[in-house]
Amino acid sequence: MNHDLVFRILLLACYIPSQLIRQYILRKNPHAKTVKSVNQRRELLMYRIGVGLFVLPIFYGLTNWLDFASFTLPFWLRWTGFGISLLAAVVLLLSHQALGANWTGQLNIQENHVLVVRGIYTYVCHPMYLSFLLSGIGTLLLSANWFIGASLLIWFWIMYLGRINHEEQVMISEFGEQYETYMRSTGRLLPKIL
Ligand SMILES: C[S@@+](CC[C@H](N)C(=O)[O-])C[C@H]1O[C@@H](n2cnc3c(N)ncnc32)[C@H](O)[C@@H]1O
Repeated sequence: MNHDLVFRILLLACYIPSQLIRQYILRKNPHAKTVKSVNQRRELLMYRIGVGLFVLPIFYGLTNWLDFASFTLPFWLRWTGFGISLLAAVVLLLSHQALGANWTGQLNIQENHVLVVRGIYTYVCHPMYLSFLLSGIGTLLLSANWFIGASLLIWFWIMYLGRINHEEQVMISEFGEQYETYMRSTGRLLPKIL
């Protein structure tokens, strides 16, 4: 079989099942009424861009529209990209599993919002954003397509610079000392070693 076709199928295999499982988890945990919403218009725009970007790997897998941005990479790097993309999917699903009904795609506080400090949140405060970073790196290597890779990485970077600080402030204003203690005991994107 043509190697390029194999990598296209592998990329679809990382995205489609994880998005379907994600939808299943979201349906099982419908989120409650929003009681506090921050920067609603900007957040909605970022959320929509994020959802749009995750369609790119599907286009890559099923069409040749993005082939203008393909470049050559050794096979071992493309297989490494597959491993990183799989890890990204697992981290995303573990984050949804732990956050449950407290998840929203925007910066919100829900009715009966609880601070989640279990599961993958025991180790990192922002595993979902970590999964976006892994997905950007993994997709870049696996697809060997700079357009998809750069789009996902730029988006991660915008989220990182534009949202994390703000989100932490919102969490501190909502959960106070509890969130500050939690932040000190975990890493932002990677587990704290010491
Ligand atoms: C897109 S989710 C991202 C969550 C987290 N930053 C991450 O990367 O896994 C954003 C929403 O999750 C909520 N949130 C973030 N951390 C949380 C936690 N530890 N427990 C409960 N809700 C949290 C915030 O209220 C925000 O509306």
